[in-house]
Amino acid sequence: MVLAQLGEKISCALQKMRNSTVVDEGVLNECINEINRELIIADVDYQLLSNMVNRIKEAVVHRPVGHNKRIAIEQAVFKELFKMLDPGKPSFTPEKGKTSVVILVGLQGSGKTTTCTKYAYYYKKKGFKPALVCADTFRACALDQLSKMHKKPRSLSLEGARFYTVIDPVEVAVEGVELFKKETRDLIIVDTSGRHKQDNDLFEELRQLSEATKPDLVIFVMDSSIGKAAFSQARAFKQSVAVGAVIVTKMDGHAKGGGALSAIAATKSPVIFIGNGERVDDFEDFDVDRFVRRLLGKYFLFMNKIHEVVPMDQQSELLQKCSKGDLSLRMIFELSSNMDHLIQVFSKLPKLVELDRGKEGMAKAKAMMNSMTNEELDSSNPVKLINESRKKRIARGSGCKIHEVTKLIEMYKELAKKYWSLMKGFKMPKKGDMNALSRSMSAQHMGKVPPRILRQIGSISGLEDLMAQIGSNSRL
Ligand SMILES: Nc1nc2c(ncn2[C@@H]2O[C@H](COP(=O)(O)OP(=O)(O)OP(=O)(O)O)[C@@H](O)[C@H]2O)c(=O)[nH]1
Repeated sequence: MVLAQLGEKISCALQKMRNSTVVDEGVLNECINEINRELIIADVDYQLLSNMVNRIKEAVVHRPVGHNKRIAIEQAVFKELFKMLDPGKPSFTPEKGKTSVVILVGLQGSGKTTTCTKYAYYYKKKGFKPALVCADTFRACALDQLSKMHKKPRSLSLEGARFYTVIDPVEVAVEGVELFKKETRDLIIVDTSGRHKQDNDLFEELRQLSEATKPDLVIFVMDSSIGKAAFSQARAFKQSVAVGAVIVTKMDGHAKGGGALSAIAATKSPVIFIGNGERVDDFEDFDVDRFVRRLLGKYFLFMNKIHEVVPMDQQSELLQKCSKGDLSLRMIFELSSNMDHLIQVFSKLPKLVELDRGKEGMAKAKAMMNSMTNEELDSSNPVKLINESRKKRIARGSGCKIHEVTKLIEMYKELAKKYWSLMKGFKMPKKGDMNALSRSMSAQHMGKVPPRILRQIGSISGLEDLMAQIGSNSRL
């Protein structure tokens, strides 16, 4: 599934650029083109991509002289991907015991009816009392399909869900919703007939249906194989009804999935679920954060922490700083510009926090790093580069003592050693499908540590001990 591998490809393109000794225009263009190519292969809309590429180029070109272009391009790429993946507002989520009306809309055959049942089943498992209204009067067998799905072996627990249908779709929807409200059903799901962006009458009907039922959420159901047409189709729906979320279906097939990114952009709504099979439980929740963490690969340990402790609107900047490759002095330097977050993010990791024993320690560390060369700052092995004579030079340049430079280097050494040993264990599934990825990511999301690392360190408490140990060992 290409969507799951996209992040890896993008990371590869950035890594190639990182490995170049000089980042000139050619290297920059090559990196941008490679990312562009990967996104095109994944079926992301051309226009969307061309705007994105222009913004990345602008961000790099307009960088003041002397700024690191490599960092600028990485920041711009991640900023744009975040923007593309995260519409910035969470979707409405039904609350148990409180009536919610949810309408599913989409193209013919996109999987609406199937998804209605999956959605109902998902919430039924969470203790909701769902009800399904079949306003798909266009297709004679839709009600039949909706009501029969619970007879399939895997959908038995939909038993108790109710079904309602008559002829006029708007009437069906209104009456059905009213009926189920009286029954105090807390999740009323309305299935609608499929329509194409040229079906003006059907779109008008959909608008009326939405106006009459006043849904809490309109979900655009999108077949993942739709490819590049996703953007214009999604936009047509958004123009008629207030689409607030996207569900991408048929991810179990060979679809490239990039259309999902386009649909997010067109509707400015998040993807909330993925359908990956015909059975009622072939349904996974989709978390943009998880996907973004996937993009940033091995840094997810930081990501988890960042997501826990850093306010949403400030996460992106911090994540970009964490995503630069091996731990370099520059990374520490840049991260430390936001000490509040850094302290929290690293609270259980090596105690970089110790740097901030009063603002003075931090200011000294920064002064020392300011006196280092770019090579020393970006190296993944600065210890080798900073010999005694360089230490003297750095001390003189920063107004610090030589032993303070030595302490900074020692701190870095300790930190890097533990950082690398921890990161080594956290390998993402390379080729797996979205299922494997999702399972792996949700385990991590729940604070679990992959078995391989657990075996290395003994247990979760072993990990905590290790971190505490690291903390007590690193002092500046
Ligand atoms: N493999 C796979 N098939 C799916 C998935 N979701 C739906 N389908 C299949 O796609 C076909 C169309 O699904 P429906 O639920 O009938 O689609 P619809 O959007 O309600 O169709 P219309 O009412 O005609 O617009 C059916 O054969 C479903 O079994 C999925 O996630 N994976």
